[in-house]
Amino acid sequence: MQVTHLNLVDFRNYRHADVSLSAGPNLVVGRNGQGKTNLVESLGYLSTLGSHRVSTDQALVRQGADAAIVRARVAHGEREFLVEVQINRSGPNKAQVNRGAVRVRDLPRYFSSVLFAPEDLALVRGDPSGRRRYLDQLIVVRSPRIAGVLADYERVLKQRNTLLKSARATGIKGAALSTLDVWDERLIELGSEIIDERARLVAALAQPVRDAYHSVADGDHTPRLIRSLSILGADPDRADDATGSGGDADAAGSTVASSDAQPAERADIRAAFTQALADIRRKELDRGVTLVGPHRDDVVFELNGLPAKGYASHGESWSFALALKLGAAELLRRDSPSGDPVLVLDDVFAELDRGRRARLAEAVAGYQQVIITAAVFDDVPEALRENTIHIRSGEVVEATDVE
Ligand SMILES: Nc1ncnc2c1ncn2[C@@H]1O[C@H](COP(=O)(O)OP(=O)(O)OP(=O)(O)O)[C@@H](O)[C@H]1O
Repeated sequence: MQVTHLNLVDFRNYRHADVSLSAGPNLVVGRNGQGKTNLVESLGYLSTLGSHRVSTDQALVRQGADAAIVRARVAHGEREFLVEVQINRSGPNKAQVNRGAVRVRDLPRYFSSVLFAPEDLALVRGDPSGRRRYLDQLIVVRSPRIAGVLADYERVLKQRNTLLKSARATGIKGAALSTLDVWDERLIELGSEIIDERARLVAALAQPVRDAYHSVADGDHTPRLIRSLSILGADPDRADDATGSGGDADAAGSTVASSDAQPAERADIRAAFTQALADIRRKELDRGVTLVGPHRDDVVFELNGLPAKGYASHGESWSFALALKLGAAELLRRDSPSGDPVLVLDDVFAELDRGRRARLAEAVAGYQQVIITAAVFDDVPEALRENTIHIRSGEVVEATDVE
């Protein structure tokens, strides 16, 4: 797929911008702080309904404005869609496709992109919550129905935690005990589906991530993705989770269930989950929080037998994070009927040496559309500079206007 035209109104530092984009590579260039990342962030928002930089929408609306609009003309082969979101400072956001109202959450069906940015280093070096988000977002893009399962799990988790908390205060017996059993059943049902979906995704990602790593990095290091499941006894004491929805542990030091020992069938996952909840009930009642389930899981990224987190060099971590995104793009491209996702590389080239720049340019050459941002034109290999868009102070300007 391809974005042929992007129109921004009051988005970040853009009062109004109209940008024509080509098939193949597009380079967005401008000095620091001019609005290059803002521009690609708007495309990321259309496909994920979120920003890769901030967790709430407020910062996306231009200071002093009440609403931002991101409008993109998207071509899937012969078909064209005008996809639009209005991000409101107060009140719910609104969405349109071909000028007709649609539910905001349906927008990603019309536009898919994979964005890699420096912030993605946190996938390798940061907390498990970022890695869970990476997996879950990809699962939802591939099977939109799972968004409902994830939302239901969060809801059940919250309610179960509320019950555990009140039981801690007053003791649990009678009706409260049977209510807990009901929540357990729902937690196991929904949680097993999430664990199963993540397992399938991790298996599907293994080869594309390996290939992507080898295409951008030197040497013969082999990256691996290993799931760490709390229901298999990854020590729940390794992190405290006051809210119940986080549970960020240090994966490098945690118990990692080897992939061979993990339950393969949904029924086996359910059985393991049921057993884990039974084993840990006393502890959960003491702590007033749910200690096992997919909200406490992790996926450990390993390089040559060592966890990347805590062991990999800066360059290796970068290559791993990039490989995770390129691998995700490759997976989407394989099974999407509407063509390749738009690949966005934000500020990547400045970090790479000449050899890696050339290898990355080669690795992305086959994508229907790639959008690259860079502060320095010469950092980007020539093959990716065909269509260059110059940005200055939140405006698209002619090359001659750039001092
Ligand atoms: N909501 C907003 N309203 C107005 N201006 C904003 C808003 N959000 C961000 N900005 C401005 O946008 C600018 C940053 O833009 P952006 O992050 O796209 O820079 P960039 O061109 O990618 O720079 P770099 O090369 O340093 O990464 C900053 O000057 C910031 O103050």
